[in-house]
Amino acid sequence: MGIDLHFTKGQGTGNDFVLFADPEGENELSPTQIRAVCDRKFGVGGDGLIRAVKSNRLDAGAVALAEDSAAEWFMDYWNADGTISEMCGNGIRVYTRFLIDQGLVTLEPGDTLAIGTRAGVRDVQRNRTGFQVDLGRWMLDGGEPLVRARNLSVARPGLGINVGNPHVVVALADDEELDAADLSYIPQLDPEPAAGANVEFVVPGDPLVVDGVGHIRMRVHERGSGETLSCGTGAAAAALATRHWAGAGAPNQWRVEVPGGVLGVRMFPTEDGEHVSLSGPAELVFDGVLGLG
Ligand SMILES: N[C@@H](CCC[C@H](N)C(=O)O)C(=O)O
Repeated sequence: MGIDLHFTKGQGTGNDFVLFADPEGENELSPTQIRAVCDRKFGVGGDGLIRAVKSNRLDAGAVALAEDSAAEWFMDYWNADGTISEMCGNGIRVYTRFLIDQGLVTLEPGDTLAIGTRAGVRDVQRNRTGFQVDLGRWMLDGGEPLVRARNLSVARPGLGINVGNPHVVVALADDEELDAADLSYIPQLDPEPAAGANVEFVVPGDPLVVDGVGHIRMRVHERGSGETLSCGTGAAAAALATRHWAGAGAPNQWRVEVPGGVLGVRMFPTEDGEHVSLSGPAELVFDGVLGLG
């Protein structure tokens, strides 16, 4: 039987999502339906789809991910191709804006909201212009696979980084090389990670550091979505990789320019190791109803 999907379209630095509220967990969509919703020609169009569901309505396995419902709301995130991801840095900010807009939570500037994700509970703080999310403890993970992309003359060594979801970051020489890379094809990784990866191509600013803040430009090919205008967790991974390559004395605060805008990344110590946070805008664009077969 078909359903009418009451959705909201949202975006954060041009990374766009279709969101809908399903508090009681009664309307889980199939991968086929998700692909139809995210289709830019036949559906609403989006890099991903987010279902707002209460953590206590998830099945037992997923509740463990929401860490015993420390978070009332769970971000059920799906890529445009109908695959799941553990985490989405732009998506969780847009999701928070959506929960506020729907009257499902109250969050004043300065307040923090815990949200369940497949990567665990993440704290999102509202600030004057947008939101900041603590992405948790990051890890060097995935080695240094060789990366090949169309229009790059030779394969480059990447750096595997996990910020809840998997990334491989590649440094390019300059803006010209970054602009020329053809990311309409999936970059080839050697070895190929079993779960795939989001691949970020990065150029250091010149100078790299201005007033204690590191500057980079980035383009991304997202697992399950293709090239997007921005990837929040990708921006965090790109800043972490650049700091790693820059060595001792590199800053813990970064400005990441993506095709869709600018994101802020900060690394900070905690009792359970170094965390990385992401800040940026989150906007809702329009609401609608889509009939789904
Ligand atoms: N755009 C997101 C990441 C979305 C998930 C990603 N494609 C994956 O499969 O891990 C972000 O802003 O972090």
